[in-house]
Amino acid sequence: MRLRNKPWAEDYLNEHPDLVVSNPEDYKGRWNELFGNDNPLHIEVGTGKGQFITGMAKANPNINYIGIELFDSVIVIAAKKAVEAGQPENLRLLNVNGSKLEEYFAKGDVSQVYLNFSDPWPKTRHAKRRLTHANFLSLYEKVLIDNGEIHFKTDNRGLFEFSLMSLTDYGMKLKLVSLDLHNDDVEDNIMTEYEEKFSSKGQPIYRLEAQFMTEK
Ligand SMILES: C[S@@+](CC[C@H](N)C(=O)[O-])C[C@H]1O[C@@H](n2cnc3c(N)ncnc32)[C@H](O)[C@@H]1O
Repeated sequence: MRLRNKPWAEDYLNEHPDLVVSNPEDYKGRWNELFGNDNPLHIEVGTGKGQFITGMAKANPNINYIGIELFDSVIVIAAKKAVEAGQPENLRLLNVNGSKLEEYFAKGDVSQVYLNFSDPWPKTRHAKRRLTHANFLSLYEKVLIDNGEIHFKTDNRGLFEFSLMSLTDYGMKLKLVSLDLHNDDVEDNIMTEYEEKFSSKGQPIYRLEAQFMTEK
């Protein structure tokens, strides 16, 4: 199901089929054909206005990127940003629900998943909606390569603590944990729109990298 309920957004997205893929289910298991190469594919679930995914695509031409965003009114901003940035060939956008990843990606299609400033869903009864809940981790594992990774940034301490527990309970290996990304010695950090907003208010940014431990 596409959440395209704003005609102006739908029109813009339809005008850019080479950027916004309207039939992602057709590429399940063969995204390399769409990109025309066998480079690794990194996806961001909850791309928002697209600054991160466009910046990453420009900085890393040997990696393919797909930004996934639920709302057409938001992804249209990401699409405009990508066009203004010269529309990198290694970037595509999907206006779909990240909870349906399996419909669009086969096992091993994806090398890395980015989650940036995901909605925190602070109420306990909404915990299953958090993108680092075990149900979502199981979904990511189904589309990732063996020993694939999740890279996660947030300003929300509660969500970060929940995520540390959720990922380790799932059996993932934490490879990096930062409690203050912008004051750590990290190179090549590309900021998201939310990251700029929160860090400009002096809030620390939390970041982790975690790896699925695929048994052989
Ligand atoms: C708080 S915003 C952060 C946006 C961006 N990553 C940033 O850091 O600036 C979260 C975004 O995730 C999107 N989102 C939430 N749940 C999603 C899902 N299940 N599938 C796709 N996008 C989702 C929301 O629509 C929203 O645009």
